[in-house]
Amino acid sequence: MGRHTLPTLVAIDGPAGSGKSSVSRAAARRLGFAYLDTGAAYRAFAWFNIEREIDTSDADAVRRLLPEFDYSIGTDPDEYYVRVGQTDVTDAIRSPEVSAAVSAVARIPAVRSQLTDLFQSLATNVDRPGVIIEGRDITTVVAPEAEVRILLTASEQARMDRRSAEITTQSAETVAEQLRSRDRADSQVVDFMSAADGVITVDSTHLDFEQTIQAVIDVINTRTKRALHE
Ligand SMILES: Nc1ncnc2c1ncn2[C@@H]1O[C@H](COP(=O)(O)OP(=O)(O)O)[C@@H](O)[C@H]1O
Ligand SMILES: Nc1ccn([C@@H]2O[C@H](COP(=O)(O)OP(=O)(O)O)[C@@H](O)[C@H]2O)c(=O)n1
Repeated sequence: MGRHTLPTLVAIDGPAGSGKSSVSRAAARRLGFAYLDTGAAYRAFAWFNIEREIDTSDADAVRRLLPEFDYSIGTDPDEYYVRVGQTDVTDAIRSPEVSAAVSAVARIPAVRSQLTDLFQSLATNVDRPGVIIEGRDITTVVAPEAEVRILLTASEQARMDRRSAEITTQSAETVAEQLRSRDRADSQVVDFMSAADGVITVDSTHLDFEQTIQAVIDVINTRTKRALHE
């Protein structure tokens, strides 16, 4: 496939546990699109800070680590991996320690701007006809010009239930409290709870996984067909 035309961009934002990663990946697989998980980069950078024993409340120290952050991610939905240098951190970045540290590094403007540049370059260089990019500020900052922009939401209860079904090493109460406090911290930096102008909301509270994938694919198909006729 040539690189002559830019891929169709699909931007998806939403709070923790709304289904962004799993739904985006499944939708990308069905559409033959690439998939870019931006949260993984913030998590990997948090992991790298922990690895180097940086105090993540010290913004200067965190910033100084940025030039050394050698990050790579798989954008093929069937070959997902996350690496820092030669180390595979695909599983390590999901640990409670990383989840607890990630908001502190993500609120530093220099971190956001370096990662935003990286996401824009990764997204335009995929060898697929389109790419689904998911995170918190994709519809507003990373790809505000995307052909398709979606806010994927679900009630707080549904999000907590889904995440605690996934994480069996901690109690449901602990998982819920950690998710709530991360959303609180993150929403001070980016508004991902309300849809910006032109962003379509998909509420998955009463949809099962399959119905949510279908709802997202329907929005993508409707929007891209419309774009072709405009
Ligand atoms: N509509 C849905 N109904 C039930 N479970 C879902 C639905 N969407 C996603 N899930 C599940 O919820 C969990 C959290 O989804 P995930 O994609 O990790 O969310 P996010 O990336 O927004 O944090 C996963 O286990 C996923 O399989
Ligand atoms: N575009 C993005 C994506 C993630 N993040 C940060 O990265 C963290 C992890 O994102 P994630 O998407 O993996 O989190 P989950 O919703 O999957 O739990 C978030 O809690 C934010 O602090 C961000 O600031 N901007």
